[in-house]
Amino acid sequence: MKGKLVLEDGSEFPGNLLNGSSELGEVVFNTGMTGYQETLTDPSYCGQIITMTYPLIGNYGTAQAFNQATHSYAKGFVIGQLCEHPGNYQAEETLPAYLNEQGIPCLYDVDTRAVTRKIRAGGAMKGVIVPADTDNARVKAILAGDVPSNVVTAVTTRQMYKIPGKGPSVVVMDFGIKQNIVNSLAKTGMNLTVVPAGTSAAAIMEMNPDGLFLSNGPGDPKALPGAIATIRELLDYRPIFGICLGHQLLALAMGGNTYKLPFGHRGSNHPVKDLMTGRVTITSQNHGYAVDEASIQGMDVTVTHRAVNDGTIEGMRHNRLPVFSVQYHPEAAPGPDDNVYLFDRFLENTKQ
Ligand SMILES: NC(=O)CC[C@H](N)C(=O)O
Repeated sequence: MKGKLVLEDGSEFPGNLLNGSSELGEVVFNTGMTGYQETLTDPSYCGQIITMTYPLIGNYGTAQAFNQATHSYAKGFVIGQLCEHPGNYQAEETLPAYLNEQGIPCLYDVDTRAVTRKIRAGGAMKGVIVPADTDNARVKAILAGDVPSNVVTAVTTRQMYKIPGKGPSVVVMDFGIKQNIVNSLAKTGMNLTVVPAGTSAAAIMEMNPDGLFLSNGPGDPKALPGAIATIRELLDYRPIFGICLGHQLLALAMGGNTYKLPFGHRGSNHPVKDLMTGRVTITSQNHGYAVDEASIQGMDVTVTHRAVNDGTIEGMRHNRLPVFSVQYHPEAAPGPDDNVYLFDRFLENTKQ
């Protein structure tokens, strides 16, 4: 079936449609050459329509082990060539079969470079995937809707759960945590208690953990005033490590500010400079917001990492407290594992 992606500025991108129309979503682009399955299942993409800039998607199929959540929360997938005949020993299913099973609307055979250039020039936009013959007035009505800014309630765990370990005990605040962050924390031997996003500071202190971890998650960090207040109460309580949304919430809790980037950083090939060592590593990223540099000036905080492409903040640490965070994804999945050492740094902090 023929379909199209329509953006809120009226631009249209034709393609072939799998699994019907999407709902309204924020259209974002991901520059990774691989990692489509992890991207589709990363809960931080909740509510978004993902365009992959790499032209061939699906060539190594899909496998259960790569899922970052039990299912995808993305609204849609926009790609160039959709490969139906994967060649990889790990492949359990083809990508079209996987998309079908998950019910993810996919527009393929699209000029994704044109979509990306549009977003890069015009900034993040709302969009929708529809059959090619959809009535214009109907598309306009859909595009006039709002994309919700707080989607954490849709992705956080409903119930607290434990992943036992022999090491220090850590409370993990789940704002939409990726499976490989859970795995990377568990690999250090820490004794994990994963709690819903709405858990209060008092309830966390009652658990008397050795450390607090703040997860990644979808949406605007400022849409979570409850979580910000909770983290503020816990700032000088125990060592803290935050990743992505966790990093942004930490900055807000410390009195800083965040803002929306023009088109975000998404992909597994984003260079970041560690300002402490001068080394540049290639990182996995998925964020549309960033910490405002001016807002943390004069605070007891040091910027530790910077994005090489646009100079924005990619990491920070508190000057006196064992509290640090990164905007990028050290757990990779997808991407290089140059930065997994940060999980050990957190482990060391929790032992002290
Ligand atoms: N991966 C994340 O945690 C994303 C954080 C936030 N939702 C952003 O887009 O900036």
